[in-house]
Amino acid sequence: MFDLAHVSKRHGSTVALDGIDLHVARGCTTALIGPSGAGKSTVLRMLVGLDWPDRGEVRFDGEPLQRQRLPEHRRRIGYVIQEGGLFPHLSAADNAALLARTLGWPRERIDARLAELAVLCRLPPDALKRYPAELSGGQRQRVGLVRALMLDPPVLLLDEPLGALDPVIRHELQAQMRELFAALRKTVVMVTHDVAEAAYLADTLVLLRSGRIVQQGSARELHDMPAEPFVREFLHAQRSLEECL
Ligand SMILES: Nc1ncnc2c1ncn2[C@@H]1O[C@H](COP(=O)(O)OP(=O)(O)OP(=O)(O)O)[C@@H](O)[C@H]1O
Repeated sequence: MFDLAHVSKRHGSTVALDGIDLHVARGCTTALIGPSGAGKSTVLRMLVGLDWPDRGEVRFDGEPLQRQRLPEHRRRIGYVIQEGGLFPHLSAADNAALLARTLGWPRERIDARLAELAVLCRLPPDALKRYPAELSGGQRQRVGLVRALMLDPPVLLLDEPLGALDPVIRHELQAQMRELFAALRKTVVMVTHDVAEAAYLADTLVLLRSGRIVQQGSARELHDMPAEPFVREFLHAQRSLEECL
């Protein structure tokens, strides 16, 4: 669904992406993993058209992204950032309905879609009436998902969607997201710092380091056939409770 061909991006003297080639398959979940500053969020921002390559090309459905067609492109993408990225002065429902209202959806259609998505994302109906500050982190994240799914886009891009949550809620939301991705068959690209979360949710893992792709494959492939010592090092960098006892 997406192709990045020889994509490079610099911010001043910092190389964010260094000539990467990446194919994102339709209907699959891809997780971008790697150390801080590796370029993961930059890849997501390129897919949504918030960042633009200095060199190379981003293609969606075989067509190069064009600046003048970005509004149309963005309507095909649900983009969720940490804590949902909600406007604090709008209720959860108003946050979620913003784009649909701009597109002139009638009120009944918006209300029906919100009710349907609240069930799908397991959000209590009264939570939609509250402001973001009156919701828990997990609920804000669910509202972010509702907002991203509002127009039923074929693509979901998630930047550290569960990063700020406590382990119990995170565990619960991981399971619900996996269910949701399987049911909706969206093309999902997510950034996570958690290798186990990536392995649990994604069909394909893409390990980045210093703006380059070190290895792309299933969790099993990265685990059993690491392309270089760094892959093993990264996969095993998270301490398990057992080794601390
Ligand atoms: N707007 C910007 N201005 C300057 N440098 C930037 C900007 N955006 C990103 N960078 C730099 O580009 C590199 C890649 O950043 P990016 O946010 O893609 O990394 P990341 O892998 O998502 O990191 P993290 O896991 O810490 O979020 C980093 O060195 C970062 O400091």
